[in-house]
Amino acid sequence: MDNTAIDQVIISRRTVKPTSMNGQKIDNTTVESLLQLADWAPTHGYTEPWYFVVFSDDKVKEFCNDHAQMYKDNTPADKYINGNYDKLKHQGDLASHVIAVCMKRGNNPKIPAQEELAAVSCAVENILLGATARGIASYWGSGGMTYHPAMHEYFGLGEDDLFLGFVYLGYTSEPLPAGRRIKSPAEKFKWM
Ligand SMILES: Cc1cc2nc3c(=O)[nH]c(=O)nc-3n(C[C@H](O)[C@H](O)[C@H](O)COP(=O)(O)O)c2cc1C
Repeated sequence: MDNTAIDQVIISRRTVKPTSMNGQKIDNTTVESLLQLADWAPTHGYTEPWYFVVFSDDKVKEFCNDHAQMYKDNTPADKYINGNYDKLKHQGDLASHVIAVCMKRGNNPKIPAQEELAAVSCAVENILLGATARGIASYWGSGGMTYHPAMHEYFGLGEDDLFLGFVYLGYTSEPLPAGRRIKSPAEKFKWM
């Protein structure tokens, strides 16, 4: 049992930027099955704090336009960069689906917010691994306006909720980037 099928999926998952995707569409039913995997993430107290907003087909373009416009509307003139606007506008051009990742805080105050964030991260990893197992490229990105209050508002999030970025899904025709880890295992794992 030293090298199971899931080990291979975990090890081979790689971040593939949307610019390296090829425009091929994923079936909505496949994306739905990834959401079902997300739903099996562990939580403390069955809070199930994930809230995923899925953009598919024309909605991907619409969202990217909105994201770029949000950047334009909320960036002071001296900080505004036209290239950033264009990048956001075209970020989804070669992706199939974009999933906005949100944490909706439950009404159980005994569960600390960091546990809710941890649970959503587990749910996202389930999506990324499920995608990898299906030959789908994925990217969890927190660029653009991710942490701006305007994005929070765009998704109708409450004061205690969090917006955690976007998962871009698609197919790629490029070889996967080589995986690398920088810190030595000894810095990250301590056996007592
Ligand atoms: C919460 C989170 C946010 C991320 N945001 C970005 C991002 O904004 N831009 C980016 O290039 N990569 C982003 N990444 C992807 C990481 O850079 C990527 O996982 C890392 O380079 C390791 O590569 P690998 O996933 O192929 O192992 C993010 C990853 C996580 C978990």
